[in-house]
Amino acid sequence: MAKDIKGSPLAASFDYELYEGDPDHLRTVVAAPAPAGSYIDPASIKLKHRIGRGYFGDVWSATHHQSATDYDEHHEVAVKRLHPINEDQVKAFLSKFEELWVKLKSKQIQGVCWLHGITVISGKICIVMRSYEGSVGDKMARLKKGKLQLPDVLRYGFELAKVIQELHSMNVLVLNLKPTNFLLNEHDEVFLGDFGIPYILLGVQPPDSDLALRRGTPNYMAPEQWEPEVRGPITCETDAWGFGCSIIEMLTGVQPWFGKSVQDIYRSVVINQEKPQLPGGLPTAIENVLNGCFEYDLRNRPLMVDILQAFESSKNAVYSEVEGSDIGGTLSDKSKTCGFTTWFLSKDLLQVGDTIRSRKMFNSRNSQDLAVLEGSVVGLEKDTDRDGFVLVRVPNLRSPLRVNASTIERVTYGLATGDWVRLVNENKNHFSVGILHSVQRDGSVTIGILGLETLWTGHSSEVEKVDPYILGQFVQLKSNVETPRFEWPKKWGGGWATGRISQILPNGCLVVQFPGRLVFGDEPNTFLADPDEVIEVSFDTCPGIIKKYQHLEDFHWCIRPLSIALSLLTAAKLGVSVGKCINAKLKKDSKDHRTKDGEVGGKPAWLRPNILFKEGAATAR
Ligand SMILES: Nc1ncnc2c1ncn2[C@@H]1O[C@H](COP(=O)(O)OP(=O)(O)OP(=O)(O)O)[C@@H](O)[C@H]1O
Repeated sequence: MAKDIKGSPLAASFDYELYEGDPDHLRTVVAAPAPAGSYIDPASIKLKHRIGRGYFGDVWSATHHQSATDYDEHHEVAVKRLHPINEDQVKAFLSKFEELWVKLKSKQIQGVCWLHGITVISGKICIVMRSYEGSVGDKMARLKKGKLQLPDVLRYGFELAKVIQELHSMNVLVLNLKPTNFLLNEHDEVFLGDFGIPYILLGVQPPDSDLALRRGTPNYMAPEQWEPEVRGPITCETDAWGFGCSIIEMLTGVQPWFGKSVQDIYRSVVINQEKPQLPGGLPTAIENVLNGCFEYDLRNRPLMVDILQAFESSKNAVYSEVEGSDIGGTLSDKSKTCGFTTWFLSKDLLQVGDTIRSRKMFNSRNSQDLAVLEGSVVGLEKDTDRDGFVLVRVPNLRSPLRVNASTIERVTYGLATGDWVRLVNENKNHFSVGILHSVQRDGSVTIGILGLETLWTGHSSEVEKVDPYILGQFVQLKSNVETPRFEWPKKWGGGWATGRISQILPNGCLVVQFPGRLVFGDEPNTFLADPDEVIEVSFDTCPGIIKKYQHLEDFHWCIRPLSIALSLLTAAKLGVSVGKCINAKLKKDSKDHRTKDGEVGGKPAWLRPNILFKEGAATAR
């Protein structure tokens, strides 16, 4: 997969280019769409010069000419001209943009870059927006060390988190959070630019294969954003990663993964599961929430509302900078309960009347200390804190139990978050087994499914529970799978190898290691697997002693040479002891049967070798 990722040079954002085309004869390649609120006549836009260039296109300074019988005006605007997309997809893009535009205008969200509309110039989609003073990225570039003061970062962070949360509540994801997309007006107020473009582009096939990866800007991309249909889904928590990266950059003046190629960033973030480093000395709430933003499993990351809370509570915090200090990862790891972060647990707060069961460890079948199969919440000590205690009534127990809320989970229509489910009506476009991300009390569910870039949404009646896969489980390809979806290694003697699940991605995609294979050098030994294509292998399911032994070989590649060595040793030892026994027996017999003059059994013990040989040969014949 990594080999498909190609670098793409990112030009400096301060490029200056004059528009050379004839603005009066702009070509519109698609038939103008049905008049829609957001569509602007391309003839009314005059591009002047380019002011920036990014992953999704370039930004131009332009004028927008508007006239009617009683007015004739020219406005200064900024135009984001996107890279070309396939002609047949332009219409789809325009209508998706129109949807977004209507949503934004109806909600009148403050804090997003003001959009005038959209048009198509020379075959390229152009988003026409208000012209701002510049971006946070520009401001940082002007500063000596390239970094902002904590109060500014906290103020920008708070304002941005507020607007991103509003967009999330409308099911709009940003997916391209970074300082150059945070625009500033003349009063140093921050506005979110470029929102929604990567989200609208999801599923749109670009003509250039290099553009296939433009689901964000590599330095700011969450692990699932690189291959959403394989390692996804992309959710609101994907923006938490980009937000965290932007805050770090504003604080340190250094872009995350600075100086690394796209390929190297992919390896660091996706394969090696590394996290950007936080600077030391931050207010605790900010440090905690930023650590949470870099959880590999998106379900363990905070929501924008958590981020907002942390920034609000730290508004007046004092920053004691500790250069080069590294606290990355430690806090969030400590704050985990059985593999779940507090951010995960706070996404679903219990209510009186909820049906519950003991929470299993993350990706495991084991419950924590107490196994309550079913109970109902009859009282809450604190309803806002996942660390609080709740009173649970359990069948056959007279008094309610007092349990920690983090050790139990809500069950609605027989389903709980994290359950493995199958869609009852199979869909040809994607696979049908996945992991439940949420089940609401009204029965609506969201599911992460391999092959889907975003969450599947539906009703609990459309899904059924299936056996879960767990970490450490051995799996094999099903016998009817001839060409697996992902590469699957073979054993030495042919036949598919058996592997062990080392990680389960939020869409149910399995990361499988093959400890039974001996690999050399850089040869990969970890592969992805579609949960629908594999079955569990265990000693219980292996029929017969030979199959059981073969399964033993899956545990480590050295089992086979070791068992061969052992059997040779045993055989050799057996041979020696059998030899010794025979010798001893022969000696004993010879003693018993020895007669006078050295005769054995009536034969002379000193027969010449050639005579013995002849006898042996005669016997053999
Ligand atoms: N509406 C605007 N008004 C004024 N300047 C803008 C506006 N939008 C963008 N810019 C300028 O253009 C620069 C580059 O913006 P652009 O969005 O093209 O770059 P990027 O964010 O690096 O890339 P991309 O968003 O394509 O990934 C910004 O840093 C800012 O200086």
